[in-house]
Amino acid sequence: MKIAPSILSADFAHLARDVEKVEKAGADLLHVDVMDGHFVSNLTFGPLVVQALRPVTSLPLEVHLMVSDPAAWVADFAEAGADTILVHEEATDHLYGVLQHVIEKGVRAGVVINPGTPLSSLEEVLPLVDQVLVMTVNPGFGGQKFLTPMVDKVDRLYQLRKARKLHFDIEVDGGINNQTVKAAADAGTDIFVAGSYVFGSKNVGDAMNSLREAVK
Ligand SMILES: O=C(CO)[C@H](O)[C@H](O)COP(=O)(O)O
Ligand SMILES: [Co+2]
Repeated sequence: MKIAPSILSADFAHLARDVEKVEKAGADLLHVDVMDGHFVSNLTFGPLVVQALRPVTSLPLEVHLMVSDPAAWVADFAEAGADTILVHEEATDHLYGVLQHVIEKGVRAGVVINPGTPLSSLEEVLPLVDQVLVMTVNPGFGGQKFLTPMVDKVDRLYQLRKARKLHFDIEVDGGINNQTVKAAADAGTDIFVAGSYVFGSKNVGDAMNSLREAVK
């Protein structure tokens, strides 16, 4: 399993310090929640934050774009140093094209679906992507409760990947803690985003270890 701490729950006044902490404690990648106050009702980071983080960590940076016009931001985040750009299916009428744009920039391409969006809406783009992110909360805020019905969606996505002989990583985001992680793992998740559970703990290493322990 891979763990991707979400810096949404880090201490923004000491962002580099918190990133260093999770890197030393064995995080596999960093999850950057980009919100524009329009696609979701919260406002967070722009490309300058990704650019500032790039030299302070060797962890891969994945950018979760919760913005209304994802196409407008792909180039800036790619140039800022994003390793993966995750685009919401609900944010664009031109999903295939935006993902092509990400790939052309030499960045791993991922697609994201909200809890209410069916897997069928991804049918045509699955062969294109390196990663599929299943939201296990409604996007916008950290610290929300894991939506248990999404476990079945992950399971169906896992079966679909096998049936179509595809190779994308399956990721979950929202409400992941030592109580919820196992169900998602058993359904076939490869990458677990965890924000409040990791950064809200006294010891980020213990928190990540408890996630790894819980799936054993
Ligand atoms: O995309 C997100 C919210 O839209 C965050 O990545 C997610 O909520 C992580 O936070 P937590 O682990 O606290 O639920
Ligand atoms: Co996220």
